[in-house]
Amino acid sequence: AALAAPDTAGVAAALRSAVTAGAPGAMARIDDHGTAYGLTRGLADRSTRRALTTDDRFRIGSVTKTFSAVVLLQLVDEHRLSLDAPVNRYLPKLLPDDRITVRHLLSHRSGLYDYTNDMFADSESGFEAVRNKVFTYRQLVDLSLKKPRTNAPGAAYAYSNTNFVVVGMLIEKLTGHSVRTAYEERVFKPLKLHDTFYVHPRTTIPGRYARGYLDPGRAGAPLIDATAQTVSWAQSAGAIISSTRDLDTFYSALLRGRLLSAARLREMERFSRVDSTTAYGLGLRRRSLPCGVSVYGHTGIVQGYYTYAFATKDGSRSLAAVANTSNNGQVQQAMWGVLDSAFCGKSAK
Ligand SMILES: C[C@@H](NC(=O)[C@@H](C)NC(=O)CCCC[C@H](NC(=O)C[NH3+])C(=O)[O-])C(=O)O
Repeated sequence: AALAAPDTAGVAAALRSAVTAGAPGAMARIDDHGTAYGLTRGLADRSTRRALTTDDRFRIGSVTKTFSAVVLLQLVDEHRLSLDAPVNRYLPKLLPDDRITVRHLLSHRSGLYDYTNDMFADSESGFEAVRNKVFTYRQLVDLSLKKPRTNAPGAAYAYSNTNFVVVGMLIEKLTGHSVRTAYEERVFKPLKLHDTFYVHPRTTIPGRYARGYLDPGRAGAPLIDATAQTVSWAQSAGAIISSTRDLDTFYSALLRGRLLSAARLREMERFSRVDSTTAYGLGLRRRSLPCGVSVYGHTGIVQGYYTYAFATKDGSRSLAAVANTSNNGQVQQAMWGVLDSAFCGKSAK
């Protein structure tokens, strides 16, 4: 059945409520069969009071995980590795259990502990402690291996950034290049994503961008400008920079089969249930909306930025939205309303 037309008034209302809830700015870009709608609210920069625009670049956090999954699945298409092989076949002795497979990493079923749980237990001091740090992949994996695994390999879904750090190690080992080169050659250039960058470990965002503000989580405490950071704590799990336009292009192209073989895209879309509205495939989330429409993409949280990037299964309608704050559950909740209006239309209410 054809989708209801995007409810742009509903999107604008959701952005307004995100700003009311504490985001300096919020924006959304919908691409519906090639027709683009851009909606913005509030500020890109609190000190200059510059207004947010849909041209502003931002840090996309875990939306990076879909980019990393695409690159690794292209390598599967090229027979460079297989999904059900042990990770240790390609990275000898890295993991303490030969039963952990490549597929377990991409579907968050490896059981590898998420080191960010400890790293950001205290949001503000945790961030300040790492914002200028540069980690090796190995150091991040070692942080994880200090803690017990959450489940036996394949036994359960447990979201963990560690999985996509190991994905980055696999990409570098199998291609002989950095993940930056792999992203650029395999995704950014082919899709002409001119606003999309992987600049780790540099802390600056190229060109025009929105500043991001971390909410310290203490009533009355001022927002922290979190824009400048290495994001070395995340790397292939969360360090890509992009724009709403490029994320719309990326998820539409992916779901239209432009980046992977049909067989591999089908693997990516083998979803296991996470909760009543969410399921996870391989680096790809499925979100079931109240109106019965399911959308496919990923969310991202990095200090200063909440990102939402989803599309219909056929890629004909895509949405990318961002609020330039984080650690604020009210803003996070308000932004989900953008998806409802973008994909369910006025019936969303
Ligand atoms: C969940 C999300 N995951 C990601 O995007 C990854 C890259 N981010 C995280 O794991 C959260 C890091 C802490 C953020 C910090 N929170 C705290 O410090 C909480 N104490 C903040 O909100 O800025 C996703 O997959 O959608």
